[in-house]
Amino acid sequence: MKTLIKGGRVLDPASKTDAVKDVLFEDGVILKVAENITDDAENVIDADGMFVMPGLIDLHVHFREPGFEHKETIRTGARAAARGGFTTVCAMPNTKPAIDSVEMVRYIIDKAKEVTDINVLPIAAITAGQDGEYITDFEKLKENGAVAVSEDGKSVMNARVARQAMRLAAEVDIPVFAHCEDKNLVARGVMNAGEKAKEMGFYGIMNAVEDVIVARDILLAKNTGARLHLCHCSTKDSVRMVELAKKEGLQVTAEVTPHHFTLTEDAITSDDANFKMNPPLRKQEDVDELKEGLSSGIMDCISTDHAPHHKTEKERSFVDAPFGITGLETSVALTITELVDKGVLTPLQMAERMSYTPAQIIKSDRGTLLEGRPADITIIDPADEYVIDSSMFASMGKNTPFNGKTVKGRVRYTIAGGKTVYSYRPGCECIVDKDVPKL
Ligand SMILES: NC(=O)N[C@@H](CC(=O)O)C(=O)O
Ligand SMILES: [Zn+2]
Ligand SMILES: [Zn+2]
Repeated sequence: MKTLIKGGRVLDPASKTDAVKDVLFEDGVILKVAENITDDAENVIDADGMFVMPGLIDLHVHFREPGFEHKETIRTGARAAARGGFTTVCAMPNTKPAIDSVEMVRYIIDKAKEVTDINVLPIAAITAGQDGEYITDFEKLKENGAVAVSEDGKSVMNARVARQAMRLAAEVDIPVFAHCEDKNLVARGVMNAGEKAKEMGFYGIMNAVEDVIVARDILLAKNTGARLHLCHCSTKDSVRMVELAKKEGLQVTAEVTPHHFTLTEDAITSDDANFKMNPPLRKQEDVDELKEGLSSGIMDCISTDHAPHHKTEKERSFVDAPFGITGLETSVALTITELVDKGVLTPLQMAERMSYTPAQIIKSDRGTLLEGRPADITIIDPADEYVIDSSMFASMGKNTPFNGKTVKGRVRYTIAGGKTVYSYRPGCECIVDKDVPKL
């Protein structure tokens, strides 16, 4: 069956396309992108006034399966991804057990194939059980489908182990996704260190907690030739160090989350754990630098760090609740509201930061609308204004600081491998699961 997307603003960084065009696809493959395509198509989507982008790619999500299915499953996480416009997500290994073996990598891949049409790609642990000691078999993990290795949730604190891991990762050319947090320096901190933390009566997390590991890991990447991707950068000095690393020609990339470019610590006005995440919300000067970095391209991509937790866990006090917020279903709107509408990113740069560049980082052939590539397409209405309602989330995690926020930018269609996995029109929202039989 042929599908024709008519008259949308096609944004394809690979070909530097930003123009009103039509997109034709069939059998999960893009056939043609051109003006006024006249081919007969069984299915026509009117995309007038919409952004038509390569399917969004999120390099950093937590789907909690196996082990924490009360927070999220691969199935519910994939539904949230579809609703958020994502056709590919990379799942972090901090599950129980951790994704530290070929069996577990296969488990994620097989389970994802069973429950969703979007691509759920596993990231494997750097060390067995994420215990920081015994390095996993990167070659086998990569052969079996792991797209990166990461200890996300914590840093590999032993520099000797971290260096050895980067050396081995360089050897098999798998990227290292680094969560940068000095365990000793963070102590018992729960929010950004400073006046605000004092006022709230909470222990603080200094910028240095992140910065010292960013510095160490960049130096270790230089030492080993590893491809290093810095997760959820939150400080101004992280941006400066990434800039320096790039100037030196190192293979260093970095991501920023929507919450870190949208909010500062000042958003925390009560003991509400929906504002508790790692790294914490920082100061305006950090946010400004992160935005500047996204605009210039020093910061390569936007990742959500989708970290769902159960309602009862997030109802605890700021001190006791777990770190993390959900992100898949608010990322597009926050990016349009905070970056595109404010002139920080052009729509084409948005497609670059949310799809094309993430694809490059994991060496995927997706992230583009070039002819012959998989028909992963996201259609967004950039003008639709609405209020975020977390009760509508497909994710099991309703833990967001953005509930009730007025935003602009709504996902209208998510098409993965030629199949519409999500569609929206006023009054009618539809997520199509893999295993729902056709009526
Ligand atoms: N970001 C968070 O606050 N939490 C993440 C772990 C992580 O990304 O470091 C989680 O798994 O809940
Ligand atoms: Zn992390
Ligand atoms: Zn994470």
